[in-house]
Amino acid sequence: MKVTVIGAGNVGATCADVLAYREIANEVVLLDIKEGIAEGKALDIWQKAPITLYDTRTIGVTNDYNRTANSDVVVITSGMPRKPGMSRDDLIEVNAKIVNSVTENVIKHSPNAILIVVSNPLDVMTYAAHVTSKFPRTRVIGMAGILDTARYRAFLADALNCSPKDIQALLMGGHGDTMVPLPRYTTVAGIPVTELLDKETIDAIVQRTIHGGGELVKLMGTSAWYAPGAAAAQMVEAIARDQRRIFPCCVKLEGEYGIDNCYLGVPVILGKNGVEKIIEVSLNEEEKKLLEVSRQKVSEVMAAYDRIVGVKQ
Ligand SMILES: NC(=O)c1ccc[n+]([C@@H]2O[C@H](COP(=O)([O-])OP(=O)(O)OC[C@H]3O[C@@H](n4cnc5c(N)ncnc54)[C@H](O)[C@@H]3O)[C@@H](O)[C@H]2O)c1
Ligand SMILES: O=C(O)C[C@H](O)C(=O)O
Repeated sequence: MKVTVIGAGNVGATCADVLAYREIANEVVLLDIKEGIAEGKALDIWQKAPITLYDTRTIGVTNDYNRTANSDVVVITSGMPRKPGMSRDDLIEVNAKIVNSVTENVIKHSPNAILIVVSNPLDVMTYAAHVTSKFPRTRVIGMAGILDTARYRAFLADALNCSPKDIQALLMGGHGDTMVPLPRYTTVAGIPVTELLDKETIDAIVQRTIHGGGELVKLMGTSAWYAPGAAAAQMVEAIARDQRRIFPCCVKLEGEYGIDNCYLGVPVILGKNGVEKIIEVSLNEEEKKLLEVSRQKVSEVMAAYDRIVGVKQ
């Protein structure tokens, strides 16, 4: 298993580190446009191998796509992170150019790879990578749902003073203020969360989850990386080990949930072929309305992308 991580910044380097120490890949190539940064971080991760004990080779390169050839999975983290006061959508212009040029280079050298997109605005950057690569939709997958669900689960574990390991949850929709956490599909060791927490507490946790990325941007002046990097690595692991795990991931919807031609987070089975199946759960009227609001928002940003890159409608 060969994995390339594009972008050796905070998220990319964290992802490469998790891929290495969990031995998810035999070889991880870290690529960045900035001279030396990927080489340095890859060397640093490799020098940790004798301490934390792993065999994964990590190789860093400056924009040399030859070294990425025949990757099985490519994680795209290149792009600007937001600063306090910005929304993820404010990154569209700068990151669309980066994601498109990176995708063109990646597919030339790894035409059979599965692409995992991390750059923001996530849903629309997944669209950008899909349109640019012309890969089947099962091989272009956006990472956001695992992260957003992890935040939701962590906040619930705090409120319940229990292990986050016992919390299972589902969250759908776009990666932004319109995401749709689903308390009706949230359980704690099999117990519906609605049996354990009152509505007011759950509502407050849902709101904190929705604004979870912004909370960290405000604290750090840039966006998060430990949980995002680990979340992307977890997707790679499901593919590399053909685990058929069920995660919320961003994919192009073609009629599922009554939605066509929009990139949204939905539960999928992830395995060796990428998206093995999109799972359609039943939603009540309120949940359907929230998902529709999310669809409208992502579609608006997709249209903005089309205008920026001149895609014919
Ligand atoms: N989907 C999510 O849930 C999620 C979570 C966290 C961050 N993000 C997004 O991921 C992206 C990266 O975040 P970060 O914190 O790692 O930022 P960062 O600034 O630490 O790293 C980005 C890296 O990309 C590199 N880069 C820029 N253009 C490039 C190109 N053309 N080719 C190769 N490398 C290039 C930069 O040199 C930099 O090292 C941002 O867009 C951020 O918003 C998404
Ligand atoms: O919030 C951001 O800008 C980064 C990322 O999308 C996150 O949710 O942490």
